[in-house]
Amino acid sequence: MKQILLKTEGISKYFHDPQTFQVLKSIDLEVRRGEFLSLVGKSGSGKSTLMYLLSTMDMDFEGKLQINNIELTGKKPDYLARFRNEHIGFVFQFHFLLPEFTALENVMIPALKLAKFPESEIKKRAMEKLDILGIADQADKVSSKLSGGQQQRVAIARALINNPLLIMGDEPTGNLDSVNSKIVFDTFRKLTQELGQTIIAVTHDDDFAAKTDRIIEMKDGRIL
Ligand SMILES: Nc1ncnc2c1ncn2[C@@H]1O[C@H](COP(=O)(O)OP(=O)(O)OP(=O)(O)O)[C@@H](O)[C@H]1O
Repeated sequence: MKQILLKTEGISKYFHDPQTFQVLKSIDLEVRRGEFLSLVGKSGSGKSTLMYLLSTMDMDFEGKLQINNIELTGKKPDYLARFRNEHIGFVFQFHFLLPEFTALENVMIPALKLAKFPESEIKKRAMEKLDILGIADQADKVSSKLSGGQQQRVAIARALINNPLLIMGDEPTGNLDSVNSKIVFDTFRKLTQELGQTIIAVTHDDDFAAKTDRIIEMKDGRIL
């Protein structure tokens, strides 16, 4: 049985605008290393809110969150920002690549920010990530000149650059046609199978969700 990477205990969250409203209701969740999990549910069920909490971007909740056996509740914002940069990779619906920079430069950016390695080493690692994603031949192309599917693969390579414990996807195929959606799904599948990467993806794409290891369905702030 694989090790637990992420664990929540009784997470509840309230919004107070305009009235007090409980958006998450006692969420208990365990995610194992290497799991590829989708988070589904109707609009307003609380998926994005939960994703923000799980990725430590919003720590204003009741309950507990552990990642990699580290208790994150109560940690200071600086600690959390560093933790997030080092250990969590994000893939969004829109790739948010810097259009005038090359694919390679875009992938290098999160590692340059963390500054744990010299630039030459970061460049080497970024090339390895592009290679895993099958787009090493596009490394020197300006990102605005890549196709939508290639851009999303560059965004995934960028999410991988610091060897994160966890990749969080927020509608990672939401802006892609079926061909490119399949490429992104297959890429995620390869990462979980071959690298043991853990991935949690919020999605409205039923075909995508059906192929993941586990579907977590939310309704009215609870996991069904
Ligand atoms: N900052 C906020 N203040 C008040 N209410 C909020 C806030 N953010 C979200 N909500 C409400 O919380 C509920 C859950 O929102 P959330 O964005 O998590 O849903 P979702 O399942 O991700 O929806 P979608 O699929 O449309 O993205 C919704 O009713 C939403 O209106």
